[in-house]
Amino acid sequence: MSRTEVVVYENPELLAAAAAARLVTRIVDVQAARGSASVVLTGGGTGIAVLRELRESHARDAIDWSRLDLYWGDERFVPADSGERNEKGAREALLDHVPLAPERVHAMAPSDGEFGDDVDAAAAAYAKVLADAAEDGEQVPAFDIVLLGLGGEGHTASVFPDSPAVHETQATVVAVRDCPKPPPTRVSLTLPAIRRAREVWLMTGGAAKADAVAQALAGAPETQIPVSGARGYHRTLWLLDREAAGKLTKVYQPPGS
Ligand SMILES: O=C1O[C@H](COP(=O)(O)O)[C@@H](O)[C@H](O)[C@H]1O
Repeated sequence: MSRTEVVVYENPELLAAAAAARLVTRIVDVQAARGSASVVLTGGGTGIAVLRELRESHARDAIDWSRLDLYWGDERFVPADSGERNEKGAREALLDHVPLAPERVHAMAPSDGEFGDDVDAAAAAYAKVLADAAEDGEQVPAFDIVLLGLGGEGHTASVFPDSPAVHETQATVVAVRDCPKPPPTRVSLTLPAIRRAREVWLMTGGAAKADAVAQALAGAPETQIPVSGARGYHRTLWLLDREAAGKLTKVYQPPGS
C-alpha cells in the first residue's frame, strides 16, 4: 500500500536542512537492513541545496558512502564541464567531498562523452545501466529513494507536460528534445521507471511552484502535470516550504508553528 505524506517547512533553508537530515536517517536505516542503499539524485535549486546541507552535516559520517549507489533522474545533455550539468552541481555540492565508490556513481553521459552528440545513444546506454543493476526480470532497480524537484508548469525530472516523454509507457529512459526550459536537450527517467522506487521524495520551495504542487496533490492528470505521476511504490513524500504549499486546500502546519 503506497502512502502520500506532505511536510511543510517555514522556509527553503529549513526545508533543505530537514530533507538532508531525513536522507541521512533513511540511508543509514536501509544500509543497516539490506547492506547497501540506492538514491536517485535531482538537479535544481532545492535538490542541490539538500546535497550542500548534507555535506555540511556532521551526521553525514553515519552513512557508509562506499555502500551507496547513486543515479540521476535526469540530466542536461551538455558538455561535461558545463555548469548546467546536474552531475556537476551534485559533485560540487557533495559527491566530491565524501568517500563514494566511483563505480557506484552512475552518471548520465554528457554531449562530449562516449556517445558524442547522439542523445538517443546516451539514453539507451543509461537504460542498460539500470537494467544491469535491476533484479532478475526487471528493467529498473527498486531504488530506495528517488529525489525529485519540479517546475512551475508541473515537470519533474525532464518529463514535461504534453511531451513525448510523458506519454512513454515502455522505455525506462528517454532522450528529451525541445524542452520548454533550457537547455533543450536532455536525458530523463520516465514516470514508469520512477514508480519502481520504494520512496519518491518531491522537494521544492517558492511561490512559483504552488500551482503545480496543488494540482498534483489534487490528482491532476500526469499528461498535464507530470509530477502527478511521480509516486513511490511504498511512499511519496512531499517536502515543501510554506510558499510552495501556499495553494494547497488542506492545511499543513510547519513544524514548530
Ligand atoms: O531542469 C530541471 O528542473 C527541475 C526543477 O529545478 P528547480 O531549480 O526549479 O528546483 C529539476 O528537478 C531537474 O532535475 C532539472 O533538470
